[in-house]
Amino acid sequence: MSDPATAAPFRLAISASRGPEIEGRVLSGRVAAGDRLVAATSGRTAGVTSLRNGAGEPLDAAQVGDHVVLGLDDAWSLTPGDLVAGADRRPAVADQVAADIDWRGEGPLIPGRNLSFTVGAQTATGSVTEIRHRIDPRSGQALAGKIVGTGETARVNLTFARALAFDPFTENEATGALTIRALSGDAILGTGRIAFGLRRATNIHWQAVDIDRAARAEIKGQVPVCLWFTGLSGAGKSAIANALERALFSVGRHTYLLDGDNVRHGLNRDLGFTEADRVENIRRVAETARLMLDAGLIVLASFISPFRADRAMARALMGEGEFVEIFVDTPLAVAEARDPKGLYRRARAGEIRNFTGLDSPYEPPLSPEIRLATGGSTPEALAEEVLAYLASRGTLR
Ligand SMILES: Nc1ncnc2c1ncn2[C@@H]1O[C@H](COP(=O)(O)OS(=O)(=O)O)[C@@H](OP(=O)(O)O)[C@H]1O
Ligand SMILES: Nc1ncnc2c1ncn2[C@@H]1O[C@H](COP(=O)(O)OP(=O)(O)O)[C@@H](O)[C@H]1O
Repeated sequence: MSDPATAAPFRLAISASRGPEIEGRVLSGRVAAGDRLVAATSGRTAGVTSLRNGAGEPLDAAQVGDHVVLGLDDAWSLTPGDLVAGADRRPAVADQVAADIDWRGEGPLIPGRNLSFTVGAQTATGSVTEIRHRIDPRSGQALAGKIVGTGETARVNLTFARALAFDPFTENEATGALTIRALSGDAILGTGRIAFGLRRATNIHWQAVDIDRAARAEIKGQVPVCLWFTGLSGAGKSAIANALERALFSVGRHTYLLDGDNVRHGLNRDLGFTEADRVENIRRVAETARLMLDAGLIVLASFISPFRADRAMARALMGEGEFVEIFVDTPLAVAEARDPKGLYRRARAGEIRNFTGLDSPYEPPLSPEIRLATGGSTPEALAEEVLAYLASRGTLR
């Protein structure tokens, strides 16, 4: 029959670590050469190659209460207090837990106040985020009331400044017990027993909750997409993009409008309208739009972007289906007649060089996702056409 103390999962509280050698106290279970271990909060694993006791003498195995020096087949970087465990029975890792607290502080337990929490040999700043209910010390039943005075016990939610490794107290007292102190001073304000982790992060490696582009999009509840408006100066790009952004915003979408005039006052203020400068203008804007897609946004880009090659470059930077080319198809005569900034007039007068459509080319898209024939339609109606396209391909759920 196995001894219950050593049948418990292996847990080691680290006191020192030197490359592939780690040293600490066995909190529960047993370890022998050949076992696979995991550094609980990083999730890195390694095999045990040798065991020694505190005096440097070789050991066959070490068990609960022993001080042990383990040689590993990989070098870890650990700090004192970290928890190492058997890789086959890993502890939970979470920065939020539910726990039962026996409060011994002088005044009542105050949610939100920063305190120091010790779990196993790990210490972290944290606080009580919620008092769930008080607990009757005799019956263990829940009691109504959210005020916890000295000598009382309560089920609370805790949050720690970093993820800690633990086991539920009912499964492992050594790694499920916690001690509460003030941030300064050693006086113990309370003790407690962790019931369970509160985050999905529990029981999985910490790396598994790294924030990626899918997570950023998911929290916004949308499919990121870049809506790229191209057309002559005065074609109506900005007016349609603005109407579209208003419509998207009003249904709770997270958007960002990149507009030629605005970007040229900041990020691209060093650029003019020679062909080389326009190429660089579009390159920087496309890279910016790509970062914004990564952030989970719906990006509206409104640039003349007169050259096919540059629009193709922008498309290639983004994922399949993420670049939607929208040709704002307004004839030169109409755009020139509008001339809201008087630029065509000045260009015709020779005051502005390299003006698109006059002495600088505009290459219309050959197969844009959307072509907006602007004659006779308002910017709002044209924005509706784009919304209908996005809805039809499932981008707007
Ligand atoms: N030479 C010349 N040619 C075209 N446009 C000119 C020029 N000089 C200044 N402007 C103003 O700059 C705006 C176009 O900037 P973009 O960044 O969209 O141009 S580009 O994509 O790099 O071609 C454009 O704004 P929109 O009218 O909104 O398109 C003009 O106001
Ligand atoms: N569909 C439209 N019908 C009529 N006028 C429009 C339309 N779209 C834009 N305009 C007007 O044309 C001018 C140029 O529009 P703007 O959106 O600034 O074009 P761009 O951004 O392509 O240079 C503005 O005065 C705007 O009010």
